[in-house]
Amino acid sequence: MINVNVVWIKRDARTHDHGPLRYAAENPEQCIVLYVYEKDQLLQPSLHGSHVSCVNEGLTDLDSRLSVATGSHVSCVNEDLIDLDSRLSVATSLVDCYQPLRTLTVCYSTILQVLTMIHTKFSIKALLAHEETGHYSSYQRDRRVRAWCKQSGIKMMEFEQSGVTRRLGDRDDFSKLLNAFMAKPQHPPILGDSFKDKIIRVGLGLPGQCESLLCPTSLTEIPAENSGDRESRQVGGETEALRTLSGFLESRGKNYSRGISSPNSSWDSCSRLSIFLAWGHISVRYVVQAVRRRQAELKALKSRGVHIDECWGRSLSAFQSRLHWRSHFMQKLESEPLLEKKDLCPSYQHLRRGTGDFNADFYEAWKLGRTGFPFLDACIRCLIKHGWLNFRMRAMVVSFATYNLWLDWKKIAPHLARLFLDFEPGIHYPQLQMQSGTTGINAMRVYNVTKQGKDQDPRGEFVRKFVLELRSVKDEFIHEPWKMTKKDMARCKVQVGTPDEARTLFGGGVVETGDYEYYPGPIVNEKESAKAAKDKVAAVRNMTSTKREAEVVFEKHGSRKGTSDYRKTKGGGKKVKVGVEVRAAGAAGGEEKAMGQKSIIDMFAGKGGGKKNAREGGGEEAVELEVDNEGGIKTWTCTTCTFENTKVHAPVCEVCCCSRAS
Ligand SMILES: Cc1cc2nc3c(=O)[nH]c(=O)nc-3n(C[C@H](O)[C@H](O)[C@H](O)COP(=O)(O)OP(=O)(O)OC[C@H]3O[C@@H](n4cnc5c(N)ncnc54)[C@H](O)[C@@H]3O)c2cc1C
Repeated sequence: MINVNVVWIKRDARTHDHGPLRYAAENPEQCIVLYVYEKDQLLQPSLHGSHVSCVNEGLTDLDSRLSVATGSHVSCVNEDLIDLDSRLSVATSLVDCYQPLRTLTVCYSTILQVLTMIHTKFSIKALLAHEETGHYSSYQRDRRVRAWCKQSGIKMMEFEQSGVTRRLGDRDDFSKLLNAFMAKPQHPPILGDSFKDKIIRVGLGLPGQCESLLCPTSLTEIPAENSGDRESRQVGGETEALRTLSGFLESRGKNYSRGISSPNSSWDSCSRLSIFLAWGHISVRYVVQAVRRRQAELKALKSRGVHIDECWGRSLSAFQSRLHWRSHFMQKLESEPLLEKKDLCPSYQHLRRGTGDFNADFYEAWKLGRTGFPFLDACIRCLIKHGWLNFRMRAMVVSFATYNLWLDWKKIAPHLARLFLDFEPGIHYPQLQMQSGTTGINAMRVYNVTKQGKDQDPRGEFVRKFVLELRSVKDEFIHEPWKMTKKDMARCKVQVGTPDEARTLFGGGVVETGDYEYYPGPIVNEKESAKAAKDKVAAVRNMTSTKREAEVVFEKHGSRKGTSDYRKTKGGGKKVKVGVEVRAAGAAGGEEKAMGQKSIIDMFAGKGGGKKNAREGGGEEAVELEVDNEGGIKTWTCTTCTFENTKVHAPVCEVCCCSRAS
């Protein structure tokens, strides 16, 4: 039987700085470059057709790079493409993703079924992949793959790519390790000629094997309403990634620092690299090292007397710190794989989850950008159309949902994930929790959307671009159209709704406005709703037990940099006992017994505790998980705190200890 290495492509379709491909290229065995549309992973509610299309673009680019002659793609690195808007068109017009594949082996199945079949036809010597910090389900899948490899005598090699450290006990050494990773030489790029003869494409016969990539609408796991594409979005793929980076470092990046806050200027001033980083079309180390080279180049030019705009220095260091944040946030999910499902600080677990807390009408209005707050609605509609928004506005969108509308972050998470073309679980969930105030270690951030609108979009350009109903409203009312008199409304032919009409609309009704445009009135009183929410969050925050829990969270997840957000309450790793107070905070019905004296460190790190990471070797490893016939994990959702429990026979919820029957 022929020995082969299998390179398993996940979020890493690229030829630069690719450890698994490089390893395969340097070893004598032939190689299968495999991508699987994984039926179990496609079930994630966070998935959107635009994600699949973007992945397809990355795979198409990789397929072509691996099959063409050496160096033919390199020229694009030097192209200066500043006009980002011109490239924001739906990919299919630019990239034909549905041509027969030349180098990649692609299947629509589960990874284990595919690997098992490959192993019957060939002898797999090594399975090569990148480490992934993804959803809990991908973490479980990776464990199953590792177990299968071990059982089958196959070497599994996982390469670092995002600067997170596995088995990191606390944050003390995080930055040191991250800096060392970023400074390491990259894996040399894979050039078609040197590698393509080594690649074998398995003949038909693998489970669900496809001749070409699959259109998202043909993946039946994705509900039809989520399988479409965005009207106009960035195109994925390594070629685009390298161009975008080049354009940013050559020109756009100069304005980064002063341009990131407004949704108008951030469009060009931000790097716009997030989609490529998220889907692995470029590596974060590649970007970090390119920035360092550019900094050195600018410094050298300056020392030779060339005038260099001083914005460059500030902008490139601000950009570098964002790249550092990327790994910082991803490390949180790496160290705490359940962060997608439960609040980092357990005291907040019951907040926004009481009876009557979830208002479905508010959720619908927020989801569609029909809240009656123009700037907020414009942000949501921008996401619906383009799949991208700058950081400040994303934070505001979450703050409005979780404070003003008092919606649970877990309820809004899947919709936002689908809207973000750059959906990255390791940034998404920690950010959602941070913006909704449930981490215990971050300052409470409540954005006033009307003020943000006036500050960041003073002339209402952004609002008019996305809330077309308001395009003829005067500047003075653009962020507060409800302040218009009847006369003002008549002048611009816009009718702004009343609360009664808003209720009609919630019921699916229509408001007759004749030849007037209709725009809803504000669905909540902005100031009052924010105040009520802040009071509720502050009440939990001020409890002694919450503060103690926050120390534990800080120990494991807090940045060691001296920012004001992170309270330096490091408690020397002491175990903190929690009991009655936490139960009272949770108002979970007074069953104090099961929570008992369990230590929070035990709860977070699992039975192993100490320096072990929950992903690897900690308590999570010790838990026996039950799986259903499809290989999915059986779970039950707690009706009190909504935590998805994986211990199927446990009589009480793992987090709030409420009885399963209640
Ligand atoms: C609730 C919420 C959810 C978010 N979800 C995601 C997500 O799923 N995927 C994602 O890539 N970003 C996410 N972000 C972070 C940020 O908004 C985006 O990274 C940024 O807007 C992407 O645009 P850019 O590449 O032009 O960013 P730039 O400002 O040019 O930054 C460069 C890179 O640094 C990283 N970065 C920037 N800001 C942050 C941050 N605050 N935290 C962590 N990393 C950062 C990203 O990888 C980004 O691509 C989220 C922010 C919030 C508030």
